[in-house]
Amino acid sequence: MDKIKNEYFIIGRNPVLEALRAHYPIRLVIIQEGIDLKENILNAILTHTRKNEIQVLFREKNWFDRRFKIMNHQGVIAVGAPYEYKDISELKIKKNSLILILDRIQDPQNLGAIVRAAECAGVKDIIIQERESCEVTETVMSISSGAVFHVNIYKVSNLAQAISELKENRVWIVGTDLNAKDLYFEIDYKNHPFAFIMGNEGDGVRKGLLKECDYVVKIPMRGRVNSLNVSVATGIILFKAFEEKLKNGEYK
Ligand SMILES: C[S@@+](CC[C@H](N)C(=O)[O-])C[C@H]1O[C@@H](n2cnc3c(N)ncnc32)[C@H](O)[C@@H]1O
Repeated sequence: MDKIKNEYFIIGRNPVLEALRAHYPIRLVIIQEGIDLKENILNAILTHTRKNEIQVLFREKNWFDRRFKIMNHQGVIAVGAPYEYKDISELKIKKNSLILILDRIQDPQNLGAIVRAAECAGVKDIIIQERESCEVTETVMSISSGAVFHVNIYKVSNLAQAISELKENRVWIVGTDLNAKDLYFEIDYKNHPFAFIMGNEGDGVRKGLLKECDYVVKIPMRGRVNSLNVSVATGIILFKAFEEKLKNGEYK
């Protein structure tokens, strides 16, 4: 069994289940022979494949280990269509929207962890720049635990332009920078849509983008290391905004 040109392997139990739950186009699911099919996630995967008439094949453990040695395949993979980015014109803004803008994230492990944290905080829309950014790869799908299938990812040629359009639509823009004066918990996140800009692992958010922000914030730190991993910083800031909106009754 091989994938056809441009198809993707979705690797691991949760990523496969989330892809199925999100109705992501999947052609085939492959399960390791001998594993317990009554286990909750597997049972749910099989329910989806039956309902949607998706073919299921069984293969030996060796087959999985040979092909997916470096990934934690957990005895389940799916063969799906290439990841579909959305067009920025489809982005719908609500009063409680939390939007994420990623300024040239390079590492697939980071992108996967960012998407997972963002989706858990209720983010529906993530904007990335076409050039110099990590794409949604099989690693990103797996590390995100399938969260990539529940968010819209927009690839744009110019982040400054996307930010300007969000501002025209009354979205408040929050940049992040290690040298910011404002602290992330000093901002009032209630009653407005917000977009957060997280920066490249090496040189952070570009100065030109920071100039366009309504706020620039930092997470205060006490340790000796100079910065947090970008996925951790994303989780801290997004969950603060989410918490305020939740307490404010913005999610019905
Ligand atoms: C590893 S850091 C970049 C460090 C880079 N040397 C710099 O000077 O910005 C990557 C991204 O994580 C986020 N980040 C990490 N630590 C942060 C902090 N303490 N406050 C705010 N954002 C932080 C920011 O979005 C930053 O651009």
